[in-house]
Amino acid sequence: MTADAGPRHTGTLILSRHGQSETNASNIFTGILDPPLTDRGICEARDIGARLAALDLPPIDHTFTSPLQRATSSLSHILVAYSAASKRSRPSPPTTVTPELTERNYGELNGRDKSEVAEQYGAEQVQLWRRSYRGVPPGGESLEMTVDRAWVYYRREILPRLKRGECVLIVSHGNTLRGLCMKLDGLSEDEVRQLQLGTGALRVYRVDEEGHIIDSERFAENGLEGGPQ
Ligand SMILES: O=C(O)[C@@H](CO)OP(=O)(O)O
Repeated sequence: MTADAGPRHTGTLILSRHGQSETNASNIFTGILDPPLTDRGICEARDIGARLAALDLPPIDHTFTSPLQRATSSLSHILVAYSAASKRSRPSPPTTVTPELTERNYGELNGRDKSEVAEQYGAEQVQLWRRSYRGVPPGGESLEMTVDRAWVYYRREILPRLKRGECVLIVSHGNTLRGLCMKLDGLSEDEVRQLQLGTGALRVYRVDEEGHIIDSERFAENGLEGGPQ
């Protein structure tokens, strides 16, 4: 046996975007609005739960989500499907609901039709607000502002758990998760422009005892909202 076995896997971080919401389905900027899941969104969340049960992962110790119902409701469906598909029965893990993991505030765009906004401001400007790191939609948050709060929270509340060896599930939102993935994967501002996480997207990171990422797996990344729209 070699002396250097490489970094030791300690914690497991699972990131999932919520299932499709009613405004996702209607091509409306959702941001801080609080629509329910569609039937399709419920199916996407159940699929995540079943997939998690099929993966060779440690039991989930703790879950984190945002206060918006598309996230909390997705988490409930994920856990029910996960428990139903798991070979061993496990108690449901505790959940922390925190505003730091809520979706980016789209400001004046919240609730507006994406195509109408593109007609008003031009497709290029709107794409910059939606996908660039620093673009600030009128009255809203840039990706940079969104990830600032989410990353501080991650480092303070979630990373210590991973270093202790816990398996943590975060159910959050498209842009909040893009920001977290940018930090976790060390993406540049140009690279994060290309990153789009569809509804029901799932990533699993293995973390070493110092909190560094060892590797990751990606599933259903280009779900319903995977393409440009
Ligand atoms: O409407 C939103 O809040 C987000 C996610 O659906 O939209 P976008 O795809 O522009 O990030």
